[in-house]
Amino acid sequence: MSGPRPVVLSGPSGAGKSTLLKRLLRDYEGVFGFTVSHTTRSPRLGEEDGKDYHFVTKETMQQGIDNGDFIENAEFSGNMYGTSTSAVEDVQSQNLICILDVDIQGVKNIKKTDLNPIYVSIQPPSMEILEKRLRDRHTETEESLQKRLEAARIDMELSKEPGIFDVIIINNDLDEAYEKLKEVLFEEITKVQQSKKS
Ligand SMILES: Nc1ncnc2c1ncn2[C@@H]1O[C@H](COP(=O)(O)OP(=O)(O)OP(=O)(O)O)[C@@H](O)[C@H]1O
Ligand SMILES: Nc1nc2c(ncn2[C@@H]2O[C@H](COP(=O)(O)O)[C@@H](O)[C@H]2O)c(=O)[nH]1
Repeated sequence: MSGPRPVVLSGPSGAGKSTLLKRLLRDYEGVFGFTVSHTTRSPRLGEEDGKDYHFVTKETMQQGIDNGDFIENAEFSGNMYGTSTSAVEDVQSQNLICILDVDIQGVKNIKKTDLNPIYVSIQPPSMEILEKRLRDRHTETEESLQKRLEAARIDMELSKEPGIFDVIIINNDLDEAYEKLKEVLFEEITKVQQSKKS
């Protein structure tokens, strides 16, 4: 049996990607594995190094990029982010569905690789709701919030490009968005569950 297809979750900052993927990881233990990205941004309250991200300096990140350690990398809102080959291999070697949480540049760069994931865009119902979610999350300064909103406008425009995503989910009601996401991933989830039984 070939391994399950990875899943790329993208969409504007604050749309609800982490909330949805954390639910998947909680509800489907032993089915999904999160690819822990590298970033140069500072950890938020409660974030753990090696679990949420590998928090690194710009120098370390640049060295990794120069060494060819990343399948994709991008600058987002003044910080560097990237998915390492080893993060993907770690998950795939356990025959789990690899979930990647990347911005739109990451999506475009992953399309140049042979990863062959299912591309899912999580979109907010409106810019106003997105802004409220980001403000209520209390993770941003006014300056970084404005940068994220600007990136969100670009993301929302680019995501309309035909063929870029396999599915676009509007995350208005969280439970409904989660049900839709599970439907989209049903075939891959079943594949992993069956392989665990045999
Ligand atoms: N459907 C929803 N209704 C109301 N609030 C939501 C919904 N989905 C997510 N949220 C809240 O919105 C905020 C942003 O969600 P989350 O952190 O999951 O977004 P994200 O897309 O992962 O953002 P980032 O890309 O910055 O990591 C969180 O505080 C989360 O609890
Ligand atoms: N291209 C990549 N984008 C990534 C990666 N990891 C996260 N992200 C995206 O960055 C923004 C901001 O994330 P935050 O945790 O600072 O809020 C968000 O859109 C993520 O999807 C990555 O490895 N590569």
